[in-house]
Amino acid sequence: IAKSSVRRTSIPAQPEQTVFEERHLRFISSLGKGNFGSVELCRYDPLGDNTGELVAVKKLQPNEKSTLEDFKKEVKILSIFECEYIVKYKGICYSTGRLSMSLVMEYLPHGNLIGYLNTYQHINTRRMLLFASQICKGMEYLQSLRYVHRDLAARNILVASESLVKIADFGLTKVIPFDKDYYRVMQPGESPIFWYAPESINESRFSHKSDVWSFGVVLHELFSYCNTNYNPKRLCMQEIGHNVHNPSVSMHLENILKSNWRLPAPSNCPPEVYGLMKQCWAYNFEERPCFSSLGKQIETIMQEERDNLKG
Ligand SMILES: Cc1cnc(Nc2cc(F)c(C3CCN(C)CC3)c(F)c2)nc1Nc1ccc(F)c(N2CCCS2(=O)=O)c1
Repeated sequence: IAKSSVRRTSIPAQPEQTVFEERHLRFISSLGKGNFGSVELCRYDPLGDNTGELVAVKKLQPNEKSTLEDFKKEVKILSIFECEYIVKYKGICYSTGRLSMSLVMEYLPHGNLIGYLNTYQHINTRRMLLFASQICKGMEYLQSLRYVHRDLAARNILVASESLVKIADFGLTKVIPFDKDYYRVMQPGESPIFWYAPESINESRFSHKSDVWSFGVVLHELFSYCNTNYNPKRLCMQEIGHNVHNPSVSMHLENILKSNWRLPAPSNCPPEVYGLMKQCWAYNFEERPCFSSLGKQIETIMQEERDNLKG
């Protein structure tokens, strides 16, 4: 048939596909590596003409047998979530040879909050509060499904655009059993204790209220522009004394928190925002606000910022 006579029919839009063929996943660059595995930027290009979409592919480190189960749980958890403030699940890719699988997610071009805030230092209070309210809404959504994140930190918040951030990395996320309001972890593993609530440090007890404590630490990171000189670990170690080393760091951290030391207010941080952080860092988890109350307080501060700007 002469070329001109072939009507170019538009290819029906692919349904949200969940299985990606490895041979069409073109590696572009590595986005990050860690004990969690590795995340790569790939183009899923079945037509082979570079028109395919960019995706972030999380690969399990091979021969980590025990974590294959954890990885499958993480995939299952992410595939359930439907929230604009949580990184989107796209599907999975079975790699035949290595008998393992990869998690395919939407690609967010600006990386995590730490890199973004170190690059763009001019971000104003209103923008910070917008990010904070989005993280808060993402956490409210998680709580509505009885999930505790357990690793809420700026490094796990991804930037989709200059006005949208999303929660990522559900490797440590657990569901709270129906008959309890907390989750107890047996093997604390590599714990980011400087983001942990006292009861998580002490008793490996995790709940929505321990996520609220970590949210307060994320607020501190946000308003410190994720400046490494003032990151939570460095500020806590300054207070504890640098000559203290594991495993007694958590004991010293627990002591200073019990004697009411808290991360200091970041410079230029509005007093009402530092007040929010202090609420999140109530020693007794019952006195901490819930995410919906935090969300409302953030909206109020944002409105006051708008009124102030109008002068
Ligand atoms: C799901 C997802 C979607 N989009 C993106 N975009 C993205 C875009 C980027 F330019 C970067 C960086 C920016 C800075 N330059 C120097 C290197 C590339 C980047 F790091 C990420 N990343 C995703 N995941 C991801 C990637 C990488 C990760 F280390 C971790 N994690 C680490 C702690 C647990 S973690 O799994 O959260 C998750």
